[in-house]
Amino acid sequence: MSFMVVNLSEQYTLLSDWISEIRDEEVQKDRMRFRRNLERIGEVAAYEISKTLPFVEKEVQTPLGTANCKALKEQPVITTILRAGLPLHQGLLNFFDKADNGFISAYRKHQRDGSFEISLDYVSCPELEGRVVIVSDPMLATGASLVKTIQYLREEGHPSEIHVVVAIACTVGIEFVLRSEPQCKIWCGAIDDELTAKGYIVPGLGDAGDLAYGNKVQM
Ligand SMILES: O=P(O)(O)OC[C@H]1O[C@H](OP(=O)(O)OP(=O)(O)O)[C@H](O)[C@@H]1O
Ligand SMILES: O=c1cc[nH]c(=O)[nH]1
Ligand SMILES: [Mg+2]
Repeated sequence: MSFMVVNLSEQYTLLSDWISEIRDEEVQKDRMRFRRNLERIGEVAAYEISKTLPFVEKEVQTPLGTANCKALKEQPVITTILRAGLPLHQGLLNFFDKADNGFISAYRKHQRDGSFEISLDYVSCPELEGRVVIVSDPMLATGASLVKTIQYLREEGHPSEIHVVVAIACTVGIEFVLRSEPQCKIWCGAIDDELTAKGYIVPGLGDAGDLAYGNKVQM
């Protein structure tokens, strides 16, 4: 896999434990734990991404003297894809707590024959020109939702860097995103090899949006 892809569960860390919980159909019955685990994955991803961002030196006055400190040079814009992206987004925001935020509704609009297309209906974003943008979505399956979203953000906003944070990615989806958007960097909680004909990741975890928020009716 290219250096533009980071698999955060390659090492033995707590994150791997949270990934195993979000996959586990028994643990999934606890929706609050499912959302909180996605949030924790977002927190770890934020910390890892922060290592790649520019920092400035600054002097901070303490009650006892002056400390030489490092501070994030610029705040990123964190954006997420509704609705399943919300817990991951909250995790990123817990750590990038001064970030600006964007919300995008890119979802699978299903047809009667089982096929689907990506519908991008609603975008609420701050100015993105020259800024670091982090896009989160727990599932990178075919990659169609992310590609549509990134294309929109890049063409409308001209960000300087784009980072993608996902909990579980599928190999073909990663390849599709990097073919369409070769400049972005993808941070994954885990990577699976298989995709069903209906575009579900195997073993994956099922439908992240439903597991976090309950079933929805198809419109
Ligand atoms: O890589 P892709 O093939 O585009 O699939 C991934 C998308 O599918 C899911 O959203 P879904 O349409 O289930 O919407 P939801 O968040 O409302 O559940 C998921 O959260 C991604 O946005
Ligand atoms: O496996 C998948 C694929 C898309 N969306 C999900 O929630 N899960
Ligand atoms: Mg869903």
